[in-house]
Amino acid sequence: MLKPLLTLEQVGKIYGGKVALHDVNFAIYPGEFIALVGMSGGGKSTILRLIAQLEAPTAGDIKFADPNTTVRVMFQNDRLLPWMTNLENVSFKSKNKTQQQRAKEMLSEVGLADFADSYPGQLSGGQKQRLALARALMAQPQLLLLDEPLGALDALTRRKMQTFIADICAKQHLTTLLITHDVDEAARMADRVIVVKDGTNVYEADGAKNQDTATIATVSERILNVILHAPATAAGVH
Ligand SMILES: Nc1ncnc2c1ncn2[C@@H]1O[C@H](COP(=O)(O)OP(=O)(O)OP(=O)(O)O)[C@@H](O)[C@H]1O
Repeated sequence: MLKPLLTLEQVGKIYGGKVALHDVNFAIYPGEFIALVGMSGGGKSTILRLIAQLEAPTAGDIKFADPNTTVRVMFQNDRLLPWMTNLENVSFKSKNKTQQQRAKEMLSEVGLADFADSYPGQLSGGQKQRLALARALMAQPQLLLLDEPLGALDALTRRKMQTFIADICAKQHLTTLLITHDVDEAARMADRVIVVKDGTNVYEADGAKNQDTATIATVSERILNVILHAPATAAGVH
């Protein structure tokens, strides 16, 4: 059996006496696309911040098989630098020839080769998110964390970007964790969907990546039912 890239064991997080997470247990395997889904305030973003090591857990362990695993986060707010060209946003103005070449390749990969010398302010919302993706991919991460990356997009662009991101991650065999409150998005993009409710993981199911619309709808409906009706104490129930 494949070794997990990352394992969360009995992970908890308390903020000033308030329990944000408790008893979070799951593993992420190399090459998987996982979606964490659930209602607002359930703890999804906190899990992401702990995995990204932006914060430390107050209980339990987050174990990487390789402590040198490169992790990158792409946020909803694209965090692009408006005074740098699109290419510079990806290369971080590196003078290194290999890095410059790679930045160009990443821009091509996300379909923005013709926009290298223009600025983020001249891009549409979907294009900005593609640029942010190129920047995240530049570091050749082994784990890509996506924190509601498509939340600010209109419905049509969002749908296109779902396929776009899922395809790039699959092509690069990139292990990916997506945070979303959009159940359809989770089902559509992920190999595996984990429901987070009241601070813990209560359920997981196969996603419906690359499947037909009817299957995506069936999977979404089942997950939605769990989000609405699962008892929050059912940690790890499958
Ligand atoms: N820095 C913080 N200080 C205090 N409480 C926090 C902090 N960050 C998160 N929380 C609390 O932890 C709980 C989980 O929040 P979190 O942002 O992880 O949920 P979420 O599922 O990502 O929600 P959303 O979808 O709205 O982003 C919430 O009750 C929130 O108020």
